[in-house]
Amino acid sequence: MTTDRRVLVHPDRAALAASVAARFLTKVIDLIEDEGEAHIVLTGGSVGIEVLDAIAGSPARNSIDWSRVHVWWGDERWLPRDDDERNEKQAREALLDHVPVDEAKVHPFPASDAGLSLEEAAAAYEAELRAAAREGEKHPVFAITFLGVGPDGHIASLFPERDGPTVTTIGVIAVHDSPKPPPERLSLTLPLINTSERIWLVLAGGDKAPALGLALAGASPADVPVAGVLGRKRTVFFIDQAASAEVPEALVMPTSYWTGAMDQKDWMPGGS
Ligand SMILES: O=C(O)[C@H](O)[C@@H](O)[C@H](O)[C@H](O)COP(=O)(O)O
Repeated sequence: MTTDRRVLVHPDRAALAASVAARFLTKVIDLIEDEGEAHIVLTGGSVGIEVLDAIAGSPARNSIDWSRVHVWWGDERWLPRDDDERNEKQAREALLDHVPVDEAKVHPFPASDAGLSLEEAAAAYEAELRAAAREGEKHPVFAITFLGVGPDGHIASLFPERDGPTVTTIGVIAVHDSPKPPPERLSLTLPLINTSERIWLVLAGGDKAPALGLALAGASPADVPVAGVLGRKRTVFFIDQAASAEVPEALVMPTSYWTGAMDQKDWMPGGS
């Protein structure tokens, strides 16, 4: 088992999304076979949704027993339930409406028209996590957590120069000052995100290269929140060529991986 971070470079966004989708389907089939279920955390953002589109478009999507998949979100925009900009709505349109998930195992954040304050909504989600946890635990074991990354290095709704990235005492926070609209959001905190067994970051575009380079070079999570991300078993950055401009060579996995010439176990000691 290794907790170091790996970078997989793909020619473009489409190849990135297809590669992550294929890996996701394979991994979730194994997880359900081995553990009977899988708790997955989805992300908002264009690349995260493109990955869900690619999963939905895969002929292998029906190889998963979706009734055993629990779906959570890493963050949510504080908008009415049916707003097109909600991460939940975009995830449902891209994937969840096209596969037989058990709705009781789909856990969206509360919406702004649910009658709760932002703080009450954060507390409610923390309670929902606790209710889904094993005896004595505070939250489920997240098998795979997806994260998009912003040009400023934000992940979920944890932004530089805001309090979010340094919150360590709770798992879910209310955000009132997001520089990315809308300003009000809900987010998991880094300590909770980092309880994930696997964290798969999906980012594309040259505008992400500086933040990614800083994060991999050891920047502070307060300055570059993605620098604070570390899964318990795996942390993999799935990126396109444009986002790789400032990635240390030693962290880039051989391109032969994404041409399929390498078996997964060859590039990730102990598999993924
Ligand atoms: O609610 C959100 O906006 C996301 O959760 C956010 O963290 C997103 O993942 C990044 O901003 C990357 O977005 P792109 O993939 O569109 O660059």
